[in-house]
Amino acid sequence: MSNKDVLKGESRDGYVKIDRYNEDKIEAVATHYKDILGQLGENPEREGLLKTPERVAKALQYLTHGYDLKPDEILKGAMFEEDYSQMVVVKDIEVYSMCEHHMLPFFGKAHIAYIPNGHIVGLSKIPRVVDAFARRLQVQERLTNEIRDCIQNTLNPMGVAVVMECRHLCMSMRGVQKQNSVTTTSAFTGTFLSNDKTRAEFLRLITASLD
Ligand SMILES: Nc1nc2c(ncn2[C@@H]2O[C@H](COP(=O)(O)OP(=O)(O)OP(=O)(O)O)[C@@H](O)[C@H]2O)c(=O)[nH]1
Ligand SMILES: [Zn+2]
Repeated sequence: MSNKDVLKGESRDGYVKIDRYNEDKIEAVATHYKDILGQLGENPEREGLLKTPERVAKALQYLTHGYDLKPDEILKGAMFEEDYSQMVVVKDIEVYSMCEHHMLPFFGKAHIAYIPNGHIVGLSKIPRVVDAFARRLQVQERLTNEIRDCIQNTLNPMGVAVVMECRHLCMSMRGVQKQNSVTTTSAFTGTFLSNDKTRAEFLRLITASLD
């Protein structure tokens, strides 16, 4: 591993610290962006744009750093045997991702539940798994399914539920230009699929307010 390849500097649990960048990739991407600025009719040599190709390259590397993460390892790093068999819900998890069609952001919230089957997982690991899949080029449907499958296959709970509500900038700042539309996707396994009451309880809990 090269010293420059800091993005791939993994710790034991599959995390990657994005405090430095893969300089070779930054340089390659920045070169293309300098050309793109010219193609767009801009002058890449003017003062305000001089560092823009490098900034964009760094931003893109950050926005796609999920490719360097191992979501299953993140979960495995904090699984604990526990005799708790009721639903665990983590709701209102902020999500920022990029649509693979236009490379524009989509963002919103994820609500996730699982029913333990002998093991619980450290709560923070659930948003970490969301980020590991969200920080890639995505469609909301696949993102929803990937989160579900990762939790199901790693933790082996009685069931997993994922609901995502997102706004897509490709639908608001361009294209069809619908400013207020929100897309909801869902994915379930196990008890959430087979038991209507369990699914209804999850849906009630994610719409309930703390106040
Ligand atoms: N299903 C799904 N579609 C998405 C997502 N993000 C963006 N899209 C859609 O991807 C589609 C791409 O359609 P195209 O017709 O190839 O692209 P386009 O000409 O830019 O389409 P418009 O956005 O309608 O202008 C659009 O309908 C987008 O709304 C997503 O997460 N899931
Ligand atoms: Zn899009």
